[in-house]
Amino acid sequence: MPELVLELNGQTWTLDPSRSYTLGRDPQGDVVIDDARVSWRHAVMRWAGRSWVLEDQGSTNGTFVQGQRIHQTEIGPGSSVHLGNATDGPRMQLSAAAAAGADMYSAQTAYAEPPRAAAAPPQQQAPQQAPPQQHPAAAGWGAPPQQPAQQPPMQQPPMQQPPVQRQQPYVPQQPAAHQQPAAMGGGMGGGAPVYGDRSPTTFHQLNLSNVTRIGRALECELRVDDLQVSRHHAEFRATPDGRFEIADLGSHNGTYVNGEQLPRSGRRLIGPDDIIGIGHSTFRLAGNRLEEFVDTGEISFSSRHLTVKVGDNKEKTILNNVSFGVPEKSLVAVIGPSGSGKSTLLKALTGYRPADEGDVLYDNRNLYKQYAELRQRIGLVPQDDILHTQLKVSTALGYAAKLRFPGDTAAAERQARVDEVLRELKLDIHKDKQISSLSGGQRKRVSVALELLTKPSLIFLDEPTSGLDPGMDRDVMQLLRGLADDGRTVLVVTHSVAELALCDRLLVMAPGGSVAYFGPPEEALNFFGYESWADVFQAFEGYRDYDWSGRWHGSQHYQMYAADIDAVAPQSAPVQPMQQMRKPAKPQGWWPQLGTLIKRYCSVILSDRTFVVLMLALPIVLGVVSMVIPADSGLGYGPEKGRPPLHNTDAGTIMLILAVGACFSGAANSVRELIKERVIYERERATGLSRSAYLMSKVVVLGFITILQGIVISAIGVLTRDKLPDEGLIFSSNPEIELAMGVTALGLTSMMFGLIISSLVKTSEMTMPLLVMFAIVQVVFTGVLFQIAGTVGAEQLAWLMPSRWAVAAMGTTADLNVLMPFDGGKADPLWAHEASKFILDIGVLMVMAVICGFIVARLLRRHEPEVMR
Ligand SMILES: Nc1ncnc2c1ncn2[C@@H]1O[C@H](COP(=O)(O)OP(=O)(O)OP(=O)(O)O)[C@@H](O)[C@H]1O
Repeated sequence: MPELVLELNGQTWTLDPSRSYTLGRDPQGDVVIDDARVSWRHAVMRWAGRSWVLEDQGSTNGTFVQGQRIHQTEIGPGSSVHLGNATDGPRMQLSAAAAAGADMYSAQTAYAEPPRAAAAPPQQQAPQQAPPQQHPAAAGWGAPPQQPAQQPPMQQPPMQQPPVQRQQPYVPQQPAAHQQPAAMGGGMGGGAPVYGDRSPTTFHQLNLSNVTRIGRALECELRVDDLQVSRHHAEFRATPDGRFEIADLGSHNGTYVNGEQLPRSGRRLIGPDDIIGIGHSTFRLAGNRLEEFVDTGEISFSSRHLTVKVGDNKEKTILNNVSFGVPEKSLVAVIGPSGSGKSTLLKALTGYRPADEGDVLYDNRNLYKQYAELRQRIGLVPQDDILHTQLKVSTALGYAAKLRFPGDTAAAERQARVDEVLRELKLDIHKDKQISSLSGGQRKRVSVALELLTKPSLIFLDEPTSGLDPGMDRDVMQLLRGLADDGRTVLVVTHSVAELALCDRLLVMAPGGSVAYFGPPEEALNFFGYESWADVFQAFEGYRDYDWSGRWHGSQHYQMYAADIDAVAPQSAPVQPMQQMRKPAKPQGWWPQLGTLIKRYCSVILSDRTFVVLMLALPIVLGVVSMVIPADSGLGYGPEKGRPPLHNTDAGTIMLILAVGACFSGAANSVRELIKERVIYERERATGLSRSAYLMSKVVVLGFITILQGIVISAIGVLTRDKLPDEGLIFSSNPEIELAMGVTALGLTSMMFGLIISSLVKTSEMTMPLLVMFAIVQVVFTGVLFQIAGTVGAEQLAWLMPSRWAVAAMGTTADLNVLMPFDGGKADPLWAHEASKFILDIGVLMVMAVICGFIVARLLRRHEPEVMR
């Protein structure tokens, strides 16, 4: 019999090939190793027919054979294995068992003689720690009104006994086939090395006398086939003193040394301890060789002691010491009652709103400290669509690819990636359909497709199945299962509990933002002692003050699934303030971004026929309405019936109506434009979108539309009048141009006010009342309804009103002081028939528009991930 003797910490076990042995901290395991670096279920040893096999069970800190981290390896007599640390972790020495007769000896002395103990099956080794627990429903959970809310839902303090009601001793369940985690590459807990201890994907020989260029271009010595990498991205240079430096070649997505971005075209000396990040690859020097590690998506992920506090003095904790970790290829679901901190957790995990305490580890690298580099490997699908639903699927993805890939990617390269993603998500048959015409599930697929463009290793989804019917719910969850199986880590926040079984791990958040459970989804209800999630959530609601977190921390599940991560002390100092971090690189320059955004915006507008028709109809209607006003002298000097010569108050009324039209059309153009795509903006901003380019694209497109509308309103409202002012102040023979300038400038400024409203409001519905309010206020302050000049208070307030300056600009040309003098009042200085006053009036309008632009930019910041502010 090929028995093997395992020696560890002075104890020996004779391993019987007819069964397998579990190694770890679990006291019910076969070989119990009491060392914090060893996971609860660390590894398994079994006879595989020809040889003994050691298989890591997704341990946190890894299993090492001859210094190499292994997932599964053959071992035999003479092998030496370290657990938890390659050098000083607990060491197991293997040797051959003594010859035939000794077999009996070892089997018989397994328990009797401690130094030579054969491992017992779990049931034999440890008695059950606590008596079976009364079902909480029987203990009063099912009838909350009969119990005071503060009273814990169990009859016995849950901290002192396993919380789960069990008739059998607890035996950890084997993960289902799809849940079998692969080795946890980077490790998650422990001492947090700078980089996960994976084996290099490739080795490259560095050129000692020359440079080694890295990039996508064929001529690069080190070619990287990754669209996140520029054609000529960076180069390794040998220095005269035999060292190496890395130099950025003006790359779009940046070159990173230990997670910190090199200045564009900057360089830095590097040593063997430095990690150079370029696209999905990381490089490390090993002598004259370069080790390349390619992030293919199989990464571990963990959260340690994440805590978020709010309030002026950070007095309220809304996320409380959340720790969990998952190995690569995992699908994790996060559920919890409303207000339990799911969104806060998601923001903390993605770096959108970093936690005040604690870390997020991406394959053992600190996400907050290396955000600039690692954010490119994270995809986030918010609850709302992150695509313009008016566009066709392929068009929308095309624009997204243009914004997210480096400026030097060819259209064909981007299209190839879009097609690849469409095929992967089975969307190719829908690619020519408008996104809004797709079903809810298909739309979610399109949002996922967008995030997959850049090949993220870690994908977060916020309530992807909300509003979907059960069939689509399953469809989306199966899609996520597939994404994880294909080598990604996927975390989904959900309200839907129907398809939780598809996940590898379930995180249940309790009121107050702490963890109530983390572990396999199939064991969760049993853990809580309920039969349905509705009961669990009702219990959360009924016992809000109960220490759910304490119950979790006292459980065996905690020991199995989170204690490793929790073992590392929380950071005493808050994580690095985000403002000190370098802003992430932008894949595209400002001008190319502006060009793409303008094109996309035009496509969106043109694909919305109703909007186009309204935009054309609005100025026509407004212009025509002004024609209804009877005015014998048009916009020129009187005589007016029953009035002295030259007076023409009708001109003032016409100007008032034209001004109102310009205000309405300008503000109406823009008032919904920011709020309706706020989620898209927030997401794109995190991927490197420039705020000013985004704002400018709105100003350019909406400005063009508003100018056109202003011209149409003026053409109809002014040119149809029999009489116009005798002469212009600047364009002397074309006073109508000056009148049109007043109307158009007012439209532009109103459009900018509309953008302010749009960036202020929380919902689209709030924009309409504000738009009406804005327009009515403008009517009052035109200066035509009552005399503003000289009226203390009103005059000063009117300085802030664009309509005041616009009517004044028209008034200078038309000589409004003469056309409509107020009874006993003095002339309005802003209406003086002088070119300088016309320039002043138009100038103030333009300055107002620019100030509005700055205000909008400030307001937009509020809707951005913290790191981009
Ligand atoms: N900036 C803030 N200031 C004060 N309280 C906040 C802030 N952000 C969130 N909260 C509070 O923190 C708690 C958790 O909020 P969060 O949005 O994360 O919960 P949730 O589980 O995502 O809820 P839901 O399922 O309803 O979306 C809530 O009680 C919320 O009111």
